[in-house]
Amino acid sequence: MPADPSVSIFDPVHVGVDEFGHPVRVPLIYRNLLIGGEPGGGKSTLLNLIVAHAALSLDCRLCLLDGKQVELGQWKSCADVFVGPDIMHALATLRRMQIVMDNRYAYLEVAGRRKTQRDDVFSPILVAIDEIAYFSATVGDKKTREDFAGLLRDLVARGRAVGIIVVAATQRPSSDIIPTSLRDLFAWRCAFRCTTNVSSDIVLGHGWADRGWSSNTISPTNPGVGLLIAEGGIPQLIKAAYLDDAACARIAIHAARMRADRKERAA
Ligand SMILES: Nc1ncnc2c1ncn2[C@@H]1O[C@H](COP(=O)(O)OP(=O)(O)OP(=O)(O)O)[C@@H](O)[C@H]1O
Repeated sequence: MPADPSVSIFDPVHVGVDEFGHPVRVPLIYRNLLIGGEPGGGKSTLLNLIVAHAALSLDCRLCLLDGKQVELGQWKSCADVFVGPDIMHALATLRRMQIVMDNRYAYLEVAGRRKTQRDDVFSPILVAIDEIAYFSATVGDKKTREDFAGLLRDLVARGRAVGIIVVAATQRPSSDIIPTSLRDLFAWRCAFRCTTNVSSDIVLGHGWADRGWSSNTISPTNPGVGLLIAEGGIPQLIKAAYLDDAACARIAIHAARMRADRKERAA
């Protein structure tokens, strides 16, 4: 019995609760999200929540890049593309995404529209990356890393209107990995515990630590707590909802089954 899709990528994603216990939901369509923080802070937890929502949204396609393979590996069966620790595959994938993006803009131009909408002829695509620094600063040579950083920047800068949503995580919130010009392209930013005020500011935006908002003040014994900021807003303390491995696996199986059923019905 095929399950009906119950969520859409056009719906806000439930990411956790605020300090008053109220649910926090993040609209991701037409936006991107940057996640930073020290190892163990909760980045993958948030990334997995978003990928789970996207996987259950039959109106969204998934493109996953994970140098460690295990952070997003459970969603492989739901993804159009899964890139492991292979910089050439990562580059080829982002180049393809760039072509898709250009073609979508060409379509919108002909259609006389400025952005994609629900039930459009093409589906939104979630591009989830864990971890940016692996591809932009660790593997490959200088040229391939620069190519990766350039392609990522272009997708983040231009993908929003055509439904390409980039959610990227890094445990190295430093200015070489996230230059201000890239950070400012992300409408949503979430800083889990950072080791310094400077690295917290690199994720949230310059000056927030001086105004009392630094993820350096988050206790290392409280993983999943982070500061979330939206374009033009002020940081908000959140505790991310937690999906353990078993829950992710169950959701991934269900989502993959729904996707396979839909494909069968369409054939
Ligand atoms: N919201 C949460 N509630 C409870 N525990 C959490 C939460 N978020 C994270 N944790 C705990 O913290 C651990 C580390 O979280 P997570 O893997 O998301 O961190 P990370 O920042 O991605 O680390 P790394 O950079 O090493 O990948 C989890 O395995 C879990 O035990």
